[in-house]
Amino acid sequence: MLAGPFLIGRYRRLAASVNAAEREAANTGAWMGLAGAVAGGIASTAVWAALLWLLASGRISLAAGGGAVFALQTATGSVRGIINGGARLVRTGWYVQDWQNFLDNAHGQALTDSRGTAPVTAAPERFEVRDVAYRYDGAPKDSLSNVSLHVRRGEIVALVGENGSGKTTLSRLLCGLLLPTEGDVAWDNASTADLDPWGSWEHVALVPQKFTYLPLTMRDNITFGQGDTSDAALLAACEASGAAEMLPGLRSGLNTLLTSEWFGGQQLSGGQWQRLVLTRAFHRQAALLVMDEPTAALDARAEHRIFAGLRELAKDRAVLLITHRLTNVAVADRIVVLDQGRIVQEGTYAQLTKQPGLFRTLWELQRRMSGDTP
Ligand SMILES: Nc1ncnc2c1ncn2[C@@H]1O[C@H](COP(=O)(O)OP(=O)(O)OP(=O)(O)O)[C@@H](O)[C@H]1O
Repeated sequence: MLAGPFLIGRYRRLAASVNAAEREAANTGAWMGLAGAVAGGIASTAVWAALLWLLASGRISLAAGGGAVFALQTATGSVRGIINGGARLVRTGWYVQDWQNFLDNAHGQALTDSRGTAPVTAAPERFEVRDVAYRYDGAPKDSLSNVSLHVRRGEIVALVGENGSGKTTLSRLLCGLLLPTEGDVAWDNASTADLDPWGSWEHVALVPQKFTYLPLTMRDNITFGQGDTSDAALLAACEASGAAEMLPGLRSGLNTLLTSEWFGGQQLSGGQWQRLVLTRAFHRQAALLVMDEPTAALDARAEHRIFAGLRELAKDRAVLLITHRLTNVAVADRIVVLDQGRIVQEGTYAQLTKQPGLFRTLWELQRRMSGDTP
């Protein structure tokens, strides 16, 4: 089945259930209205009959009867007003409750871990994860167990492993985006739990696996959250990422708006966006550079440029590289292999390609697929 008919079918099913719920609510409302009207009618008839009987039997005077009619009409209007007001209040209460639920949910998305306030006064030299375990909220099991790893400035550490083995989670812990459930993450011996998170993140540049497309100019997209900067620094970062090659094709160079929905804007391809995201990370002079699948959308030449330039970038940065392309990790000083949330191997490329283990198994598979081995 094609996606169009599938979505229309799904929409029809949902619309039918919404319609059924609305019909039921309208029915219930109509029956309740009818019951109220009947009860109200019986009560009014009884009151008016009683009044007439009192008048007819001379138990009350005509003046008192007129006063009673006036009082009844006023009271009926007031009671109707009170009932309608009450119903409106209940309906508004439901909306307010929905809004409150939305706000509570939004609040739940914010940083909820208890965080410290200690400032990070100098760019850290060493980033370390010590015996950590991590379990996501509501998850049935730990995503990481007993993991220890360190990376210092000037060093490239590669993190490899199969899907779901915990690489991204570990990188988030190292950046201080998450705090461990057990164990500690330390930047120069200061625990990330004690550090002011916003101050810490100034020292981190992250190339995430999934990146956001910002409908801003190329310049703003690169310097996003980094303040004003010189064109020379911007262009150097563009050179390192390969984004410089895109500039001649952009109508207003760095000032081109990167969305085709607005006048004068231009849209980038997936790989061009990835170059831009790399530029943003390279441009930030951060002590820790984390790259999570940084070349997944790049062509071969662009990918080669990134890995060939990585050593230069790592001169003054600690680099954590996550990738599934195992030949690329030859550039790393150390390779850490994760399997189901645990470190199962650690070593250099030369060591891991020789010794039996998960790394060599995956590496051989990739080589076979690319026709490097018979
Ligand atoms: N936000 C989350 N909430 C709950 N569980 C999560 C969340 N993110 C990841 N996980 C779980 O944690 C485990 C590790 O996920 P992680 O994204 O760290 O793996 P990965 O090695 O980076 O995978 P991949 O190679 O596919 O990117 C997985 O079992 C995943 O289901």
